Amino acid sequence: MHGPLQMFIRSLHPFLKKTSNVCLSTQRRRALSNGSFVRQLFEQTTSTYTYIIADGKSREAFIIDPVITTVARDMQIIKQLGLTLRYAINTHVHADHITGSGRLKTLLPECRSVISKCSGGKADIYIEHGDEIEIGEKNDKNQRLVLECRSTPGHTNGCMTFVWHKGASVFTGDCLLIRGCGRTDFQQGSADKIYTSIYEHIYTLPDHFIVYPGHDYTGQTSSTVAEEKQFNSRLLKSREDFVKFMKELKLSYPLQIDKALPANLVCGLVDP
Ligand SMILES: N[C@@H](CCC(=O)N[C@@H](CSS)C(=O)NCC(=O)O)C(=O)O
Ligand SMILES: [Fe+2]
Repeated sequence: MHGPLQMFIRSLHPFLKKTSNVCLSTQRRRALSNGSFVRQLFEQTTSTYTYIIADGKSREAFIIDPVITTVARDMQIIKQLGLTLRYAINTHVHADHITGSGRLKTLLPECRSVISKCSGGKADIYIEHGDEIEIGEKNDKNQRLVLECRSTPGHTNGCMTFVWHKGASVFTGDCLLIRGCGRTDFQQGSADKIYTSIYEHIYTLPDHFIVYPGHDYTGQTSSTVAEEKQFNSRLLKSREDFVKFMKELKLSYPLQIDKALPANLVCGLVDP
């Protein structure tokens, strides 16, 4: 791409000059040109992001971190866009809201719930580091939409991050947040572990990959690996200073924690 359009894009993201080819990497353009897409959805009470990732050709889809109170909205989008929801994935056992994955499964019998093996949560499919979850045309491996599962403990022990390589996107749950990270003061949280998870399994992705977090409390929607490496002040600290900082964070407990944790251990299948 040359000319005024490129100059315009670069003027919006000056720091991306370093990584050139940035937002329009060839792979991502190809993935999106067959109609595949990510739809980011917001739940206002707990500032939670839900993602629908759909394969353009087969119209099969994943949903990541659905919330029980917004299942009706998500169902409407799935229906309107003619999608077949194959997997409802939770990045971890949430403490702040009840997952919508159990409710979605009762409404869409072809949908199976997914969570990490070591999360302690109940699901149809248990994943581990290195597993891949796929949707799309069964007869053509190259056309499949694949999410790589990366174990990124620290916020909880069972936290997973999902990488859509062809879409140059990473879904980080409550591990890496925009200019922040998940708290580490309950659910087997560990500041030391989250620091390792981010440096080894997220910051090692290409700079232009889009970071889609599990929450945002400041009105931001997405970031990139390059941006977070440059501007995430928590992670710019030494490991020792980061651990100290997280210990002193002293956030109040999520308002819904007492009902959310037990419900999410059984896929949210209780009345909200
Ligand atoms: N006030 C919210 C809870 C906010 C909170 O604790 N967020 C978590 C992710 S949800 S488990 C977190 O890790 N925050 C990190 C941060 O730095 O804010 C509520 O009551 O729901
Ligand atoms: Fe969380």
